[in-house]
Amino acid sequence: MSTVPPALVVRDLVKRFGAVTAVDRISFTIPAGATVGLLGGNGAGKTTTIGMIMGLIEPDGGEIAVLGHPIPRERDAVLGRMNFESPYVDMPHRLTVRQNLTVFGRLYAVPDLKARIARLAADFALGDFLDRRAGQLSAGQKTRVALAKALINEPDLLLLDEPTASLDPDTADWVRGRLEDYRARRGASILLASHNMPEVERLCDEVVVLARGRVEDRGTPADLKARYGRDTMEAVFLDIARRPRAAAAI
Ligand SMILES: Nc1ncnc2c1ncn2[C@@H]1O[C@H](COP(=O)(O)OP(=O)(O)OP(=O)(O)O)[C@@H](O)[C@H]1O
Repeated sequence: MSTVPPALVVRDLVKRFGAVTAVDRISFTIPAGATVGLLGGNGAGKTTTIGMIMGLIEPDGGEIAVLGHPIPRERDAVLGRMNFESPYVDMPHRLTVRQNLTVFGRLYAVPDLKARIARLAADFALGDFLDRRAGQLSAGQKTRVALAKALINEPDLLLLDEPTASLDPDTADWVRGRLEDYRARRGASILLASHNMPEVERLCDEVVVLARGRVEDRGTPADLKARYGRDTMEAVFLDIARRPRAAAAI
């Protein structure tokens, strides 16, 4: 039996915003080294879930354990081993890309920071705008900087919120390759919120499908396709999204 704890355990997680229950008792696990997709239509609760795992949003109930450590009680033990990318969390606009990466690298006490930034700049092709202010970048350039920032501390658990949403197809494909390289090199675990079903099929070992804050279904992409009698995750997603709610909860 493996002694390596799961990268992430979420149990009965709840978040309410006034009358809206954004996350309604969801549970899932990311085994060490696995990539799990968090799927669901707009407003399903994906970003709120990631926010709670990162400690940016306080849950109303449930438990979270990152790399074997309960959060928030033992957050200090794992903060340096996790990181995230989200289009909703902006970087200081007046700092250049290099300055931003330097600030984040220092926060994580990254050794040999200059070399690390040079490596990330090469990996994510940031060279043309490394010394430009973050506020002057295009959406796609910002996303690549956000991914570089997310990998600056070589996290064991990486939380990605629609990492290719603003990228052109060529760049998106290339970024997926970078994520695959990183995962293979580091043995990292990834939680990937995405609306891009080919991306999910390519990267995810397992998916959790949310609707209105609840887990609607889960499984490997192959299992789900077989179970729904579909050839693609896109078709599975549409089947789940369009089925009558009352029959759905598991
Ligand atoms: N700060 C907030 N205050 C009030 N309601 C919120 C807040 N944040 C999220 N919500 C609500 O919680 C629900 C879940 O939102 P969330 O952003 O987690 O969904 P999502 O699955 O990430 O959606 P999308 O695919 O559109 O990004 C939505 O109904 C949203 O309107």
